[in-house]
Parts: sequence; C-alpha cells; structure tokens
Amino acid sequence: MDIRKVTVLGAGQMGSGIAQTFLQSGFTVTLYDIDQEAVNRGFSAIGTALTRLVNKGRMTEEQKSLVLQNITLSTNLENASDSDLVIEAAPEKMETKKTLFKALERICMPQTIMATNTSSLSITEIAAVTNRPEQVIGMHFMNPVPVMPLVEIIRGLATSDGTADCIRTLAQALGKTPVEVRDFPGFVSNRILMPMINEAIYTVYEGVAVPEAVDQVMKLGMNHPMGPLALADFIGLDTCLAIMETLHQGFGDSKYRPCPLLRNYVKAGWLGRKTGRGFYIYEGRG
Ligand SMILES: NC(=O)c1ccc[n+]([C@@H]2O[C@H](COP(=O)([O-])OP(=O)(O)OC[C@H]3O[C@@H](n4cnc5c(N)ncnc54)[C@H](O)[C@@H]3O)[C@@H](O)[C@H]2O)c1
Repeated sequence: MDIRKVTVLGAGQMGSGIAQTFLQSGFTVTLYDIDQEAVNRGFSAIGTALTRLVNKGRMTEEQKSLVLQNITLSTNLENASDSDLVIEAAPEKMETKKTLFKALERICMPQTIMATNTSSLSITEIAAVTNRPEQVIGMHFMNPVPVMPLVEIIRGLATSDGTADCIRTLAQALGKTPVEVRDFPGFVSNRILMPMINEAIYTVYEGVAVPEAVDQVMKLGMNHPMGPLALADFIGLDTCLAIMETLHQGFGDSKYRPCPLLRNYVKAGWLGRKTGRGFYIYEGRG
C-alpha cells in the first residue's frame, strides 16, 4: 500500500516527534490532539527542532518552510478520514486507545492502516475493538523519535502480512531500522528497560542512594549514556508507571510490582521533564 497521508493522534512528546519524522521524509501529516494547547505545543516543538537543524546547517530555511507547509493541526478526529495511515500516540491507557480505535474504524477509509505507538499494551486487544484487526499493528518509536534509529514492530494475532510488510518498508523509508517482536506485555524494549528503571527507583526509595548517585553509577560504571532516573524523567513517570502496571498485570509476577515511590510521584503530578519535576527539577518547565 502506498502511504502518503498520515494522521498522528496525540501531540505530546512522541506524537510531535513522530509527526516531525514523517514531515522530514516528505509525508503529509495531520497532527491531532483533544487539547488545542497540546496541538500548539506540539507544533511549536517541531518548529524549534527544525530551526535547530537549520542553525546546524543540516536543513535550509526554504526546506524548513516547505516541510511546515505539509502539516495540518487538528482537534477534530474526523480529519483522519483521508489518511492512508493513522498512528496513535495518546496516553498509555487501554481504554483511551480502544475508544480512539473504535472511532477510527468508522472515520477512516477501508484500506487505512491503524498503528499504535503503545509502549506495552496488547496490540491484539486494541485491534479486537475494530472490525479490521488485520490492519492494526504496533509501530513503537523510541524517544526522541527524530534521533533514535529503532522502530519496534509488533503484530497482533490477526495482523496481516500485508500490513506488517507495509509498516516495515515505511520504517525503512523514514531511515529507521525495524525489528519485529511478538505481542507480549512490554514487547522487548520495555520488558527489559522498565524493570531496570523500577529497580533504580527502589534503590532511592530504600535509601540506598540519592538519584544523582544511582545515575552516576549506571553512567560511569555501565556505560549508559543516561542514568535510569534521568531517563525515567525523560520518558514521563506516568508512562513508566503505566508500563510497570501492564507488566505486573500481564505476567502476574511480583517482580514487576511498581515501586511505591513511583506511584507517589505520579500522584503528586511530578511526571518528570514534561511537568518540570520528577527525580530532578527542570527550570522553566511545567
Ligand atoms: N515517552 C516515551 O519515551 C515513549 C516512548 C515510546 C512510546 N511511548 C508511548 O507513546 C504514547 C504517548 O506518550 P507521550 O510520552 O507522547 O505522552 P504525552 O503525555 O507527552 O502526550 C500524550 C498526548 O495525548 C493527548 N491526548 C490525551 N487523550 C487523548 C485522546 N483521547 N486523543 C488524542 N490525544 C489525546 C494529550 O493531550 C497529550 O498531548 C504512549 O502510549 C506511550 O506509552 C512513549
């Protein structure tokens, strides 16, 4: 299938990054969010990122203007009606995703591929609310999307070969490397990453070390480019908690229990960079 028009649902850090990546590869993009402020913030983040590329000499001012002509901002889901591909990047909540996919089934063209950027939730369960589960697939980008080379591709039980082939080819057209994995909680990426982050939070919770020390140990000792707590703040602590809940419920194994400190931070609204405070404080945000 020939993909030209793409709608991205959710204009947060992942949605805006996904939109930017498609725009830079010449696609026409509609960026949708339920919140007009979020759409404006997402658009402004894309503008800032492109300006940085211009300043670094990796894009001309003319190319930037042309790229920005191919984006439509929207708070009306009906605008997805002429898209060849929809990628959902709304919050990591099963009910939110199911509601969106149910609506998409009515709005989109019969051949439209419906992808989700979920970090951990069942593709099969999301697909089952539609009458075309063969066209539903997980297309899991990494954060920050324009920079990270991996796209984890997850087929639901009913996903067709045609849909998987199309998404694999598309990921390559975006300059990414697709890796296909099976539909299990957290897939591969977050089944491995998130328990490490949760364990880092436990070390703070139990008073073993302060966040700076935990991150230094992992950076200087294990050669990680970012410490796990700085990474958790970057991902968003609400998203980290949602992923741990999915692993815990999905496998029924107590080794995945979310740390109470993580729950408390989320209750406090300390979600990391996006709210200005998590394990660290970020000036000028939130
Ligand atoms: N943060 C990461 O590092 C990361 C990495 C890979 C995948 N993901 C996944 O991407 C998705 C989005 O994560 P994020 O970090 O961009 O979150 P975010 O909080 O930055 O953005 C979510 C956006 O969705 C909007 N939204 C809420 N309800 C909506 C609805 N019904 N329809 C459309 N938009 C809605 C919000 O207004 C917000 O702008 C989640 O499923 C998450 O698990 C996140």
